[in-house]
Amino acid sequence: MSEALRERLPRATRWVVKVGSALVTGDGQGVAREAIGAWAGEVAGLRRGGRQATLVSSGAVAEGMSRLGWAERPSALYQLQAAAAVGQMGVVEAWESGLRAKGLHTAQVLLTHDDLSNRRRYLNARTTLRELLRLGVVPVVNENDTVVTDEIRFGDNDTLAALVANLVEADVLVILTDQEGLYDADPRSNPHARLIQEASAEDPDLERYCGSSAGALGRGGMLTKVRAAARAARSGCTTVIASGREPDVLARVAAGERLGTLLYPEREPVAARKQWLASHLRLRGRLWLDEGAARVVREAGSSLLAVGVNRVEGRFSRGEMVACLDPQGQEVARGLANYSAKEARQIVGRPSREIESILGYVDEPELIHRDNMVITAAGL
Ligand SMILES: Nc1ncnc2c1ncn2[C@@H]1O[C@H](COP(=O)(O)OP(=O)(O)O)[C@@H](O)[C@H]1O
Ligand SMILES: N[C@@H](CCC(=O)OP(=O)(O)O)C(=O)O
Repeated sequence: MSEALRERLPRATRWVVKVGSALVTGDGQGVAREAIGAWAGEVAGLRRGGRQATLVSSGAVAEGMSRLGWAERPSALYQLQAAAAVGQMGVVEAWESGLRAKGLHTAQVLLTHDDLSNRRRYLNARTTLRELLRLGVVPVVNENDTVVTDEIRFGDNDTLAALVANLVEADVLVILTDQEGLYDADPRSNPHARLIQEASAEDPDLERYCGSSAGALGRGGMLTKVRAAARAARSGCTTVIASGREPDVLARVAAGERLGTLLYPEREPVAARKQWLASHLRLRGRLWLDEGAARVVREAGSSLLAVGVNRVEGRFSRGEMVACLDPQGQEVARGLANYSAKEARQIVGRPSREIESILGYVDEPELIHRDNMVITAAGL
């Protein structure tokens, strides 16, 4: 089982790589430019192998503290936010120069929890990230620490990385940290702790292995990594927790080498994601398809174009779930609409190239993209 799992990694195309604070800042000494340059080189290697890579980088608070000369992590939110605002500059600049040296463009993406729980913003964030990846840019994501308030904080970048993995539909999430992987006890306090090589991301025992503490600089510790793996697994993503100090760590993980801890999803990616879609969202409207559109959606799982829709019912916003009905009124599929009901009413029956002249803008050429659609008539 485990060999087969590792052997799948060379074929995985979409990667999210999360690098923790201690690594990014050389244990709080200041941005670890050399190490960041080396990970940038590895990301370039993934790209050369035809893969897409998104980075989630921590370190803003730690770097801000080091720049401001603070020895201890402050507890007041506004001080953490100030430190993050200072430190983010250094973190993102180091990634930018490291990636530029390898011929790659980068983009700073700062997200809040609100961006991913609000459906319209979720779709916008998703579309932008996917466009960056399509353009060959490496997004460098962090939490937008300066604007978040207590209630809406992701809290830690492991959770953020899992949400990003859900967002871009990653095949693999690599969490680089200062340990070789997940041990059956905290290796800082237990010298006999043994490395777990593979486990199901949904194995309930994993949380028991995690010590309560995080490092002095990070926030999450191992518990948030294990929970992130479970969250990523819900959209079919495999997580590897490994040491960022291991030479060529990404290349070796991508080659299928037995390195770190691999936490695998129980379900196949597509089924998992679609199940997530189907179970999470309430139906807000109905689209009546013509015969041809109903057939290609049902039989080929194609995206739904406005041209194949005759009528729009209900009130929905961009990103909300709508049902697609064939001319007999039978449900064919359901999915996330790229346009609101009001916009959809204006563009139905019209080819995608006319959307811009009708609405004055174009969000996506499809009314519902196939990735955001579950076929209900044929069953899953
Ligand atoms: N079972 C475990 N296996 C490995 N590390 C553990 C475990 N339980 C707790 N830890 C601790 O988690 C720390 C990593 O978490 P953290 O400091 O938040 O890292 P990062 O900054 O990379 O997110 C390790 O240094 C280790 O002390
Ligand atoms: N947004 C914060 C993230 C802190 C955090 O989660 O750190 P870590 O546990 O090291 O990944 C920062 O950049 O400092």
